[in-house]
Amino acid sequence: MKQVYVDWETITGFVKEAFMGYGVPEDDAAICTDVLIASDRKGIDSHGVNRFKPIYLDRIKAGIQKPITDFEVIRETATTAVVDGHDGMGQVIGYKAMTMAIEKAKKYGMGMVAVRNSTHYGIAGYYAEMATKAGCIGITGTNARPSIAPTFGVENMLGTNPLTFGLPTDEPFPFILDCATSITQRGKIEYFARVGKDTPEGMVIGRDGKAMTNSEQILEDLVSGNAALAPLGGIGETLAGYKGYGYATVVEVLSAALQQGNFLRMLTGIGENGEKVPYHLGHFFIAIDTEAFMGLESFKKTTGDILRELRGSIKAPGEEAIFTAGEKEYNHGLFRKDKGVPVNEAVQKELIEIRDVLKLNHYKFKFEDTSL
Ligand SMILES: NC(=O)c1ccc[n+]([C@@H]2O[C@H](COP(=O)([O-])OP(=O)(O)OC[C@H]3O[C@@H](n4cnc5c(N)ncnc54)[C@H](O)[C@@H]3O)[C@@H](O)[C@H]2O)c1
Ligand SMILES: O=C(O)C[C@H](O)C(=O)O
Repeated sequence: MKQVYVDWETITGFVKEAFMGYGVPEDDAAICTDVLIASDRKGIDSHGVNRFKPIYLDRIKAGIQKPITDFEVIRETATTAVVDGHDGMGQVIGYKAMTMAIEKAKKYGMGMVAVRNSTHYGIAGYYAEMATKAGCIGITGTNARPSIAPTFGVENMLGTNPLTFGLPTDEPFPFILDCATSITQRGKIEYFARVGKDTPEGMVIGRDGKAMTNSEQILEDLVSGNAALAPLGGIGETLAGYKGYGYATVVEVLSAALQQGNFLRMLTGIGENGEKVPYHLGHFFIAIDTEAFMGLESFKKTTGDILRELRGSIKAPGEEAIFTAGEKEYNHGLFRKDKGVPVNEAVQKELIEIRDVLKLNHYKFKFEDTSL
């Protein structure tokens, strides 16, 4: 595969201008771009430029997501709020909702915001990290298109539902545990399909109860309901798949019940006559101010001590390092800082297509002469 690195300035400018070309106002386009590109910076290739066209631009074009975000607070107390995103840009809704939760936490110790009628908000870790930057603990989750089967089931019912935590530390990077409650998530399978790879066995189950590995087929069958993702812990009870199933259910409930929105198979994005319809996703955002407990500095120190002790513990034979959550993403950031974002051939074609449609001719991608 001819993968080429595109420098950060070029990709950031291009993505922002393309969002604007699709009708997203400049300030909001900057937020959407920051969330998308943060994913690439952190090495989360499944949720960065690989998804720019299919998950955001194509949905705006299909009319199931609005480029202009109407962020309406429909209920509010000192520490809580319910927000209606009116099918606007999920990243803008997420950014504003976590900002609200942090403001409440700074005043009253804790803040929680539940969101309705939203769209895909990208990497959950972005919002958890916003809280850590403000000296808060950040927690967030979202529901998503039906993907995970319950333990002993084969029907895709639950979203890949990340349950994400950010904790401030005294290290150069926060602790960010940011992952789906399934073993893998749809973005990773889309990525496997784009680069021509199979999905490893054990991650996806068919209606016949057998493992599925053909990435293209899995993506099709997830839409028709003939494939389902395994929860964290895997299929059945042997490796405790019911724990991932339970956590995915917690996220589904917190994402829907507090704001009285859609859940489970109401989130297919497909209407009664097979037409594309808005997903009406739900999210939740929690910020907890460490200053309301024993203070930020002591919190950071204890967290750092715990992480250092874990990393310093005895390694398994043949292993070189023990990691803590957020560390690999930080390392990716350092590694990619001067290189830029890796763009595979499928994405190269998409970027050129978007550029030509929007007439953003001042962007000359360096891969154009070599890869296409
Ligand atoms: N918006 C949505 O609907 C949605 C749904 C699902 C997932 N996502 C996003 O997809 C992204 C990727 O999710 P994923 O499930 O593929 O994540 P993943 O399986 O790659 O796990 C990532 C997490 O595990 C940590 N980690 C990795 N290796 C580690 C090690 N050896 N030791 C300790 N910690 C380690 C990372 O620091 C990170 O916190 C996330 O950003 C998530 O928010 C979004
Ligand atoms: O793709 C989705 O609908 C949710 C999430 O981003 C995923 O990759 O599973």
